[in-house]
Amino acid sequence: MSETDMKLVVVGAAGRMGQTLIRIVHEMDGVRLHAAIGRPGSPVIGRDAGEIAGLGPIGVPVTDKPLEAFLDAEGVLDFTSPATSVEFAALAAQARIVHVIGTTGCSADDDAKILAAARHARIIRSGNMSLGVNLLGVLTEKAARALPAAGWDIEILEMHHKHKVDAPSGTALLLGEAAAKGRGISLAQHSVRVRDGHTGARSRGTIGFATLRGGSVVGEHSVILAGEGEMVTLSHSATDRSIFARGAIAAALWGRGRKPGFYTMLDVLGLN
Ligand SMILES: NC(=O)C1=CN([C@@H]2O[C@H](COP(=O)(O)OP(=O)(O)OC[C@H]3O[C@@H](n4cnc5c(N)ncnc54)[C@H](OP(=O)(O)O)[C@@H]3O)[C@@H](O)[C@H]2O)C=CC1
Ligand SMILES: O=C(O)C1=N[C@H](C(=O)O)C[C@H](O)C1
Repeated sequence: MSETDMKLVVVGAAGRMGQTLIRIVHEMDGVRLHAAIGRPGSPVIGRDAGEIAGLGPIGVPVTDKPLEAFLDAEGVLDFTSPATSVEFAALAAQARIVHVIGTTGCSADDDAKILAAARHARIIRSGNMSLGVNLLGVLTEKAARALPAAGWDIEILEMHHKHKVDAPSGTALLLGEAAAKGRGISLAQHSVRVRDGHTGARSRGTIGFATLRGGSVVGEHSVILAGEGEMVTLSHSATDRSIFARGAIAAALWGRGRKPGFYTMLDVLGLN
């Protein structure tokens, strides 16, 4: 451990991503686990964060006092729920620290509140923190620009584990936004998120989404560009949650010393 290590708080410590983050922060140079936060009333409060994450004791008890932890920290890694991330964004703004948000499924109202918190906090947010997916987003934008809507239909397919609560995934929406940007259209006005029954033929220029859920799948995403007699498929497979954790930590380190504002992984990775 060094004096210059960035002091990070992992919120949602008991979750799938929370446990992964605790393990990766513990093993990475340049960062230190300052605190771990659990949901008030959760049985993990008071337990050692390392034990919860399968590391053995590391001397950091899980607490339910986020503001106390944030005021003495430099960054927060947050993969929780929309309401919790909105609440923590306001606390990160109060503490003037870096807030890395991986939580998906936020409403437009949640988005507005997170953006407001970025007046004082340094917020870095993405539906997917991995390098591979962010590169896929760039490739999707290029492909959508190159292949005209008149002959090429865009469909986005995703599959995740059976516990996932939001759909389409944050990544699918990120890829949809990239495709819409390449086409110069608004995703909100052109997306087809559900098909059922007699839907009629596909409308030209729409971007379709299909969602699969099951088992322990970490994250599978494909962007399919379907033309007459040919098809281009761009895809990404996540096999280990550590890719999201490493990306989130890289984002926190990137945000250290930056001005308050709202950033994405494209800024962090220099892909913007
Ligand atoms: N952007 C990215 O790269 C990625 C994003 N995600 C997203 O991250 C989010 C979490 O995913 P995952 O880890 O699988 O989900 P989990 O349900 O496993 O974890 C969420 C955790 O947050 C905790 N939590 C909820 N409210 C609070 C609170 N007020 N204070 C402290 N902790 C709280 C929950 O506690 P409890 O269990 O007690 O309710 C739970 O432990 C999802 O939105 C998912 O889509 C996931 C992977 C990558
Ligand atoms: O809930 C998950 O697990 C994941 N969520 C993110 C999403 O909604 O895209 C990122 C990743 O695919 C895993």
